[in-house]
Amino acid sequence: MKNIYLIGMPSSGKSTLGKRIADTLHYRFVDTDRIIVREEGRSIAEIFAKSGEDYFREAERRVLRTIRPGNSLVISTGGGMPCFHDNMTYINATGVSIFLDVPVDVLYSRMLAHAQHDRPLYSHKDPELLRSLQQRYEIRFPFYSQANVIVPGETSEDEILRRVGEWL
Ligand SMILES: Nc1ncnc2c1ncn2[C@@H]1O[C@H](COP(=O)(O)OP(=O)(O)OP(=O)(O)O)[C@@H](O)[C@H]1O
Ligand SMILES: O=C(O)C1=C[C@@H](O)[C@@H](O)[C@H](O)C1
Ligand SMILES: [Mg+2]
Repeated sequence: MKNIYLIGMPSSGKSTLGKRIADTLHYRFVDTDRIIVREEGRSIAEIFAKSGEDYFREAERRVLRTIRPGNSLVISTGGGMPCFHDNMTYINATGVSIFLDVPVDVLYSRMLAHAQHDRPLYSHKDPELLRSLQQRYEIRFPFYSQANVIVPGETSEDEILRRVGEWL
């Protein structure tokens, strides 16, 4: 059965929705950030601080390439993964990609409400967070929009679950 990739900015709902889709379809749910943390034995913040972003992007590239078509996985990808190397091409060759296109002001509110410490590129203490989210979204949009399906931010989870069968 085809893999399903959820792509989008941090806090766009990839994990929340991904787990629900996996439960519904009886697929396995995986999160590429968690795989990397497990393999490295350290947090993403530590990886960025000690080994740099390029190292992290290479780890993402490698993890992604362990996925084969027909693995029956729901994959929550790291927020930046689609935008590095030729990952978007690999994603679309090995599954159906779904971009959760949530407006930046909504992402911002979610980030402030659920402050996380393992997000080196998005410190909730950064007074420029909203602006940097906007900039990053604009840079990434051309990659994210290569997804097979673009889900507008206002779409309910139930609606997405209803339609996922069509997209497969
Ligand atoms: N459709 C939604 N409506 C309202 N809140 C939501 C929705 N989807 C997710 N959230 C909330 O937004 C926050 C981020 O969601 P989630 O962790 O699923 O996003 P993510 O894309 O996996 O983010 P990350 O990049 O941190 O892994 C969570 O607190 C979640 O409860
Ligand atoms: O948007 C990003 O570039 C990132 C998002 C997270 O999922 C992690 O993959 C990491 O913090 C980088
Ligand atoms: Mg997540």
